[in-house]
Amino acid sequence: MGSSSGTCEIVEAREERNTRKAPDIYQSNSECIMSAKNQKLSVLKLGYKDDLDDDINKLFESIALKSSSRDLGLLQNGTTPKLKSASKKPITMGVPRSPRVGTSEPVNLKQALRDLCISKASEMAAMKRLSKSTASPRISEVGKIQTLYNSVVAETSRSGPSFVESKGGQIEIPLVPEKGKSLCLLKTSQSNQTAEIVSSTRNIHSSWGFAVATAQNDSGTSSIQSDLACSSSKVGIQSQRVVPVETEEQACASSPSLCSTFGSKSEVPKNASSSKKLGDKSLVSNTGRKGRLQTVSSSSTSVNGNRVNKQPRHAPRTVKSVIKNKNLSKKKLKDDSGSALCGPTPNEVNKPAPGTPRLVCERCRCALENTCEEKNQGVVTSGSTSSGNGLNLSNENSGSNKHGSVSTGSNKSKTVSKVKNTKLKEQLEFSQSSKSSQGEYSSSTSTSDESNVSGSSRSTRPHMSKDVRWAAIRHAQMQHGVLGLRHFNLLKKLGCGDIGTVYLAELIGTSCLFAIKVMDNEFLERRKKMPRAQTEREILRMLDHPFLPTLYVQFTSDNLSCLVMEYCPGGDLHVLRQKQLGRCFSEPAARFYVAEVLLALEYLHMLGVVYRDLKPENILVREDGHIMLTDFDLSLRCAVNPTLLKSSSNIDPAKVSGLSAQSSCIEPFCIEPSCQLPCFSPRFLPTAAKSRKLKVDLAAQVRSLPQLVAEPTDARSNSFVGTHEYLAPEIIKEEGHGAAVDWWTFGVFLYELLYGRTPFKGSNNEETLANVVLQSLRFPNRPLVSFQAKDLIRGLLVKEPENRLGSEKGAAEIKKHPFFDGLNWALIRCAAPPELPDLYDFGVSDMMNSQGNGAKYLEYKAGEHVEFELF
Ligand SMILES: Nc1ncnc2c1ncn2[C@@H]1O[C@H](COP(=O)(O)OP(=O)(O)OP(=O)(O)O)[C@@H](O)[C@H]1O
Repeated sequence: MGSSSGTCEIVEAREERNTRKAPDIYQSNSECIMSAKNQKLSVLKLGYKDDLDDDINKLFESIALKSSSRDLGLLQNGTTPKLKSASKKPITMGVPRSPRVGTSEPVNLKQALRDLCISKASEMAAMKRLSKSTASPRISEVGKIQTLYNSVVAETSRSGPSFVESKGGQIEIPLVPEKGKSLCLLKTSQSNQTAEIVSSTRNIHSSWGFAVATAQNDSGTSSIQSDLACSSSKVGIQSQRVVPVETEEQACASSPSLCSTFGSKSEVPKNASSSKKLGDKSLVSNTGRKGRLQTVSSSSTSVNGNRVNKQPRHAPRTVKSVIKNKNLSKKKLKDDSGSALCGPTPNEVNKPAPGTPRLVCERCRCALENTCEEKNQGVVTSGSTSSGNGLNLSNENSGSNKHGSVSTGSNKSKTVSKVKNTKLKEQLEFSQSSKSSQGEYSSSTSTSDESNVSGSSRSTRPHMSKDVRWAAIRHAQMQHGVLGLRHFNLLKKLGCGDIGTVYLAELIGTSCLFAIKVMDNEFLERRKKMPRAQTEREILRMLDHPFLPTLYVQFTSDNLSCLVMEYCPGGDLHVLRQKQLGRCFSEPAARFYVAEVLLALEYLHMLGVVYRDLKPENILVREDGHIMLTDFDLSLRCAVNPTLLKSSSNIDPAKVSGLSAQSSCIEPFCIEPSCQLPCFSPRFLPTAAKSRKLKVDLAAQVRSLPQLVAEPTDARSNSFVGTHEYLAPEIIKEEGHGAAVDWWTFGVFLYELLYGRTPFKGSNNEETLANVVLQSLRFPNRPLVSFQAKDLIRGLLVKEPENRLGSEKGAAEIKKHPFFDGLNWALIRCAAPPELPDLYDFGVSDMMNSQGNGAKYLEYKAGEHVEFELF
């Protein structure tokens, strides 16, 4: 190519020939170049002899060496755009000339000129070649691009021609990210990743909604679990407790993988924008992000419940921490984009994310706070005053100094540290141990009498969280440190049992009334009743149910163990029954009481407590008319394994003779047979047929709801415990017994409420026991009792425990019985209880008033049961 260029002017004949060969690029400039050469030639001819070719050649040669500058000057004289363009040969200045230029070989003038042109053209060509083939430092940028271009060409040529060369030699590279590509390719892939992230984010939002919905669906069943596990979370389920709208973190908990994606989403925009500044680090970052994205996208290509469920448990915490520490994550990305945050490989997920320690600390702090709270709530008292042997009456007037003079003797400085168990821990212990309160008990309890701190705290008594008595107790604790009997005015002895005496007491400085069960440890030791006291205390500490007593404080004063409980001013059901017309309750009233007792028993069974001592005397009536099941010293503790039954159809229909239909009616005691239709159903029913169909459908739906069954079916005891008339046949026969004894006693209890007497009562205890085992069940003609009620009693008073209603699935079976049709179990707490006689008939108010006028309080003498004296 170079050999022929630029020769047009010198050799006319050859010009044509050569111009044909010359590239267009040079052809356009040929005229200008030739004219310039001609000018030079004419100048030369004027100054030199014609025959002195050699000299001329030499002269030309020397001129040629300086031609560039001269040419430039010449060309500038005849400036045209084309000329300028042609003269843009500074790049040739440093480039070695063509071998033919500069040689001393004798040539004629024409030839020399021709060669000059050729050499220039060839120089240009050579430079072009060089620029393509070499990577001179001076052309490094171009060279790099060219190298990349070449590599792309090489790569793509292997996989196919996917790039396009466009006008001007620009190259369009398809935006296909490939691993191992150079910078520009990675940048390209980053763009793709960003797009991918955005796309993933969209998926997350849509699938997040799904996760929320799932959580909400689960909330119904989880609420029961939360109660069981007792941690506020669960429910977090954290009984959590479900918020109608999940926060990000909550969504993370329910959908860890989604959160992982979510985390990346939140980091995307800034990282994407900042990546340009990161230089080489951005490559690492990109790689990391890419890895993460791939992980996410591979796992989130189909966001579904299965995938979410497959996430390890610890994942949410890691992810949560990622989100919580979003800022940290971003910073970390800049510093070390290859960290766990960026590349959540399975292993890395297990590693604590940067925010995890903080999270853990938060948890620890929470735990500590709880412990502290319990320390404050659970009062240790070791009375410091000594006043002889007992609980003396105090006539000190009201006020802060109005203490009951409690005989406390020496300070025993009971240790607190032993009993900082959380309720959950307690429940765990209980569920893992199988202990009874009597014969079997010797195998022991974990809490000794030394442990006098109540495990109760407001935080573990959700149903009592608004109770003013908690506030009063807390305030007193803050004021006095630890509480003791001296901080209470004992107003009245409520009753006396096997292991202690119960007093009505007022917390000094407040108008809050409590029932304090006082037990003399020495007496209990002497009578070997300490295990029963311990059982009761331990059970009381774990309770949190509206129909079971709340234990506010537990303390030991000297040798007296005291349980400060909720006071029930309504007396017990035995007394209340006596006050009813015909000494028995109406069926609706009986149904109300047995329903609440059933829920209390169900709860106890869930906790692994077989109550064993059901009778009207142990059912107290609260101020609001609802009941409270009390007295747990005969209870049997055992293991329990609550299960959720998918459908109630598993319940044996043989045990339920009537049709069972649950109602969703908002009225808890809507017993109208026709009112099977929930009050929430559409009010405008076109036809009766449609209405009936709706009723049936709804009843079927309710029946098909999952049911929690927590019957301690494995519980066994050989103890002879209970009250004669209430003893189950298997206890009398000493065959060993379990939770089914509670369903027997439940039947006897319902019978007594309805008929005013127990079914197998004999003239003496022996006869009663014999009747229980041998006599068949009979119903008196009076009062009139419904078929459903009798049917339920029949189902419960089956002598063989294995065939007894409730023996298999516990309260769930019994709740299904038609006797409870129309009852909304969930709202029973809101139901209006049966009417009560005036509470103040019990004389409490009068007594308090009289004491305010200077009456004395109570006196206790050690070694005896606490005596009640009212002056
Ligand atoms: N929280 C309370 N509120 C009101 N009265 C109560 C309360 N707790 C117990 N009583 C009353 O105190 C009396 C004694 O109760 P306690 O539980 O000590 O003995 P018990 O019920 O006879 O059972 P046991 O002999 O098995 O201990 C009972 O008759 C009961 O009515």
